[in-house]
Amino acid sequence: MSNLSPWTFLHTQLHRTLRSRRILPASQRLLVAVSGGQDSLCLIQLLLDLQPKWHWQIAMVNCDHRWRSDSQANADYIEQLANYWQIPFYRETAAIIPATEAAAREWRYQVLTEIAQSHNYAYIVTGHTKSDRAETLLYNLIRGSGSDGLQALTWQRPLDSRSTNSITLVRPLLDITREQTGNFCQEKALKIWVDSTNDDLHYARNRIRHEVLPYLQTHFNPQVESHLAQTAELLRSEVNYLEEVTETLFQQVVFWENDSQNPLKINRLVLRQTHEAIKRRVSRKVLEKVMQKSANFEQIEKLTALIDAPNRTQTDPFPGGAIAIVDGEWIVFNFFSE
Ligand SMILES: Nc1ncnc2c1ncn2[C@@H]1O[C@H](COP(=O)(O)OP(=O)(O)OP(=O)(O)O)[C@@H](O)[C@H]1O
Repeated sequence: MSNLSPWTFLHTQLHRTLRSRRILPASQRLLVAVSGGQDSLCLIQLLLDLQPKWHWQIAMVNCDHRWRSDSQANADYIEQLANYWQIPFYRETAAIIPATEAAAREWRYQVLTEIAQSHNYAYIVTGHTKSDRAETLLYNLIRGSGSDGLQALTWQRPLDSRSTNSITLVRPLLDITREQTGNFCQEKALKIWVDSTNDDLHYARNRIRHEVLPYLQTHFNPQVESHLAQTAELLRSEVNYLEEVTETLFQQVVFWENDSQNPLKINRLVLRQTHEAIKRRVSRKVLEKVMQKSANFEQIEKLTALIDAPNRTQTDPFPGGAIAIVDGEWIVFNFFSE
């Protein structure tokens, strides 16, 4: 293992991805999230090797959820690597062990964002791969997620957009498979910290990784991982386009002063001329405003049905107490306390 490692195909691939996608501009301060697994170790080594070309200032961060008895030793190991590479290292240990995977993730992103904010890093970089993308797409498909969930893991997304110093989460390895990161670490003699929970089949994600995808590869298509990741990529641009159209229409048809004298109203005559997919998206956006949380399939269908319904048709109360009523060319929301 050395500070800079010899150039490989993965270096070229990442360099090209960064040039064409412009997701990690030159000379920026990068906070690289390192778990000690093969993906994030491959990521940090590649970024360090590319650093002389891009002039970034690179730091590493590890979040210890305290889920495993060796988690502290894991964090110590990553700290040793950071010392060896002579780059800044941040570590945070959970005060209370998070009860679920979702709670662990939420805590982790909160910690990452806080560290990035207080130390002035504009980019948080993670080692999500093409394989993670394929698994996430399958997982979300099974859970009944619409196309928004199937675009699964985007190249970048804003974290904490409320803050003035906005921080972007970047996933530069989405073109690279787990097999490639594993081979890379082996070639570079990078010692991987094996996460024993990755093999625990109680977690749905692990079952998809260890059983469903290998089954699909063997019996349906050896390229299934790449095909699923490509589908996610295509859906990403389609979803972006649909969202742009929805946003423009939303501004034209939805009127809301956010006070009790002027209830939210939607011009259904304009909406009638648009495609079913956009009607649903506008309805979903309206309901998210009205209910202050995500809308489910039935709620979106109920509101969308009012676009063509007879005058005075109304819905049952939505969570939060609002009822939507057809009033001529308008759909009007009346708020009643539950
Ligand atoms: N404990 C950790 N400390 C720092 N970074 C981490 C940690 N766990 C995961 N990461 C970062 O997140 C990436 C994805 O890891 P993993 O697939 O285990 O997380 P996940 O919870 O499934 O992902 P998501 O962030 O999409 O919820 C890693 O490559 C690494 O960059």
